[in-house]
Amino acid sequence: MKLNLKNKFTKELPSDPVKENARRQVKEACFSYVTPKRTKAPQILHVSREMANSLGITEIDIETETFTQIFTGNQLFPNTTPYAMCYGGHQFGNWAGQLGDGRAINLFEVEHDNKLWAVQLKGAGETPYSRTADGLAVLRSSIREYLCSEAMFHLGVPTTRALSLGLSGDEVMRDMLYDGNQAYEKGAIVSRVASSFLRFGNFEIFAARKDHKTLKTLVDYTIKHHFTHLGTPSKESYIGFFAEVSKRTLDMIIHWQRVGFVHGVMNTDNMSILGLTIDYGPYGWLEGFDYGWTPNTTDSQHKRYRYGNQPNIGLWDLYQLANALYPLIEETEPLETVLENYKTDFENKSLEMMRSKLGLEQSDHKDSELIQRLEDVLLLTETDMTIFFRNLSNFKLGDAGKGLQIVEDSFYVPNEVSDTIAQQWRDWFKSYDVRLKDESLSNTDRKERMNAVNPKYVLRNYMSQLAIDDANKGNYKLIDELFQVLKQPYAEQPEYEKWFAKRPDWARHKVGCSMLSCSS
Ligand SMILES: Nc1ncnc2c1ncn2[C@@H]1O[C@H](COP(=O)(O)OP(=O)(O)OP(=O)(O)O)[C@@H](O)[C@H]1O
Ligand SMILES: [Mg+2]
Repeated sequence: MKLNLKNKFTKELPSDPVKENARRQVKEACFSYVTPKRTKAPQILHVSREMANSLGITEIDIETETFTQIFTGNQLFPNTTPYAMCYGGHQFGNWAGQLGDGRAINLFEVEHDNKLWAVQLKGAGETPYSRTADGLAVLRSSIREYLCSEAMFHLGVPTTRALSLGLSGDEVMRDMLYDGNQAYEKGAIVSRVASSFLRFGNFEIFAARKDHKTLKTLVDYTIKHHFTHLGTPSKESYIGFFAEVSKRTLDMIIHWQRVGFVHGVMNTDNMSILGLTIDYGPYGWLEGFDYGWTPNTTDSQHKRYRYGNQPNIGLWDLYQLANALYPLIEETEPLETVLENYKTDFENKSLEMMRSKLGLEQSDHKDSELIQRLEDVLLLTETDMTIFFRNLSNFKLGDAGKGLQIVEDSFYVPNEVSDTIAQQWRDWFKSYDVRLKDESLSNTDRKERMNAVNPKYVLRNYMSQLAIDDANKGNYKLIDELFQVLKQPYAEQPEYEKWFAKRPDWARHKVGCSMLSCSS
């Protein structure tokens, strides 16, 4: 295997002088050198060939024993020095101090086709940041992370990527529901990839410690390599940096809202500085359209990270980042302006996104009202978000009377649609039909555009769970099937039609389908 190594992070940023792999507070350093743990019986279960290709890893490389050894942490690639990053974070609204890569270990950085990629293992063993935990990950959460990161990429949502899913061969003890029932599960390792894994928390930790020197070093580094167009370090470029992180964060969240993705733990240590979706933990996909839904049982009381609150939380997290960057800027006004813009941009982009889901290309001052009315009706009965929007593209101009019939497959309990609710739907379809008359697209063209933003296939919670149940029994075929179908989420793919279906009844209250804790 040949890789074009470019280890900029370790070369240009201050490292922790302590080499011993013991838990500690790491000061004035961006990372600590650490070696992944050797595992008992490493085995690669799946590889993302698209991702491998982007790194310059060939089909032949993938089949080698070296690939298995390297991407399960059992062998080091020559001339590389793995490391864990130091970061802090606000968890569920409170400052949590030092967190860091407690179970993620960066292997190296690679440049290929003029793009810089950092490659890391998740679940590869203890680091100085592991605190009270074991540094490991289990198969169920690794399957979820692996499948979802690649699915999000193919949906066009900014995300960290996954390269491989492997078994360690070791057993890992977990209390899946945090209810005192511990059990052994299969250990697994995902190798994942991003231009950078830096999070808001990497910046916050230095600000919290008043270590403005390292803070500046890290910000300058980030701008130099990842926001190059902002130019040399200055107050202006720092403000520009914050403005761009804010814009990227908002864009990412608007994509989440479009496809019905609920992240589940938007703590600042899980917010990427590049605006990528990072940390596929207790995430979930909306089945019934519901602003109040969160899959994360750890958050069931306050539902801080519920679907409808994601844009607000993005803003809250950006406030924390603004505080962290303040020492380099020493003026509140430009930072506040950026945060104010987030709010207005959210309104505009959200409206634009919803228009695209409805196939509206023109803008009309009454669109917000039309969308609001749609959301109101959608919330009246349990309505599958993905099926609703996908089927809506079959609506034909002048067919208001058929609207309800076109979307009826998306209702979970058809009986719930009472006469009054049916009337509300008919009224809405009438307004939609009237509004479509202002558009110039033909029915066919509108359908095509709508189908390009309303996915047919998403990684429904029960789908991952089926793949997990099989994998726990040693059958990995479904992982591949889901991986393949999710590569073309907007295409029809008749051979996979069975995955364009509402959540089955058995999955309604099943652990892993509608309920997920942070235990992973
Ligand atoms: N099994 C574990 N062993 C050691 N540290 C862990 C473990 N699980 C989580 N942590 C650490 O706890 C903190 C918060 O965890 P969180 O669940 O957000 O992240 P994660 O799932 O481990 O990984 P990432 O954000 O890298 O995808 C992080 O510092 C993380 O490294
Ligand atoms: Mg995390």
